[in-house]
Amino acid sequence: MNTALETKSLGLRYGKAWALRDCTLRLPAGSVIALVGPNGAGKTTLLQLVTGLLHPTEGTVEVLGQDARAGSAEALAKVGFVAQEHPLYQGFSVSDLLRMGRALNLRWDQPLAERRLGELAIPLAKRAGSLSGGQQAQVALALALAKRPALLVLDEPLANLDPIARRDFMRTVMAAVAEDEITVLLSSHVIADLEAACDWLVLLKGGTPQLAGAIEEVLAGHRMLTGPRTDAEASMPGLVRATYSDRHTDLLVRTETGPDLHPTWRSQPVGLEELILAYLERPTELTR
Ligand SMILES: Nc1ncnc2c1ncn2[C@@H]1O[C@H](COP(=O)(O)OP(=O)(O)OP(=O)(O)O)[C@@H](O)[C@H]1O
Repeated sequence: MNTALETKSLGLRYGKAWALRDCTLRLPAGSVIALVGPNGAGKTTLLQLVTGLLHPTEGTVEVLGQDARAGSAEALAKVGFVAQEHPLYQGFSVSDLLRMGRALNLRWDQPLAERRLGELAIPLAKRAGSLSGGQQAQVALALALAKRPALLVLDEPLANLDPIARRDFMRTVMAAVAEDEITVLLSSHVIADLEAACDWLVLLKGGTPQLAGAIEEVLAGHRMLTGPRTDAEASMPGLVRATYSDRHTDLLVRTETGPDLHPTWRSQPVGLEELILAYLERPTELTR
């Protein structure tokens, strides 16, 4: 596989506390990667390391084959980034923002930006601060895409958007993926939106990846086993989460260890949301 992003033992510490640690990932080019994790898991920290906004305390991060630590113009020219809450200069008009983008970027596709904003009926003469949250998100996305990035990094782009704005935003992202075969790394808490768009998953918890892989393979690697009420399974290998009702036990297990141990239990596939929630609820063996 061609690699878009590779981190090796990447870590970042604020004072004594590690925000990210032991982060080793290899993410394929051309994929749409969902980055999930609870509040404080280290998602923004990872995305800021990828975009050269933070310098690692330890380890390495390579973006499109180049060391992102340097934050070099060549490396950053290929990366489009929409930061959390998609900040824009509120007093600038949309056309001012486009002019600034053109002046600051080595590659800039003005017709593309104008076409995207035109399709969304966002007036170029309007001040950014007078646009709705959804329109501001679209302007930030149009600016990032006008760079014609090879890697598009989006930090919780769907937060605070209504369902229509979320759908429109993801449509724009997916249209760009279809047109340009870019790689997208997108953090979000809205799993339903991710499920429709993403083919890769990285789950961060306690500052360390707990799961990373193609979503299809990750789902195929887990099963939900249902059997009689018992506490005996609580420490079985491969167990991700056990839930109990009065008469039943549900075990979410990794398949390499699970089903053979339970030939009489009902075995079912697991959905993405169920799987992510199970990992998020599981106690973390902290590495710090
Ligand atoms: N500037 C900072 N100074 C000190 N600690 C920080 C700073 N920024 C983040 N942290 C800490 O680093 C950890 C990871 O934070 P980060 O913002 O990367 O998490 P996140 O997964 O993006 O969270 P959220 O989903 O809430 O946006 C948290 O414990 C946070 O408190």
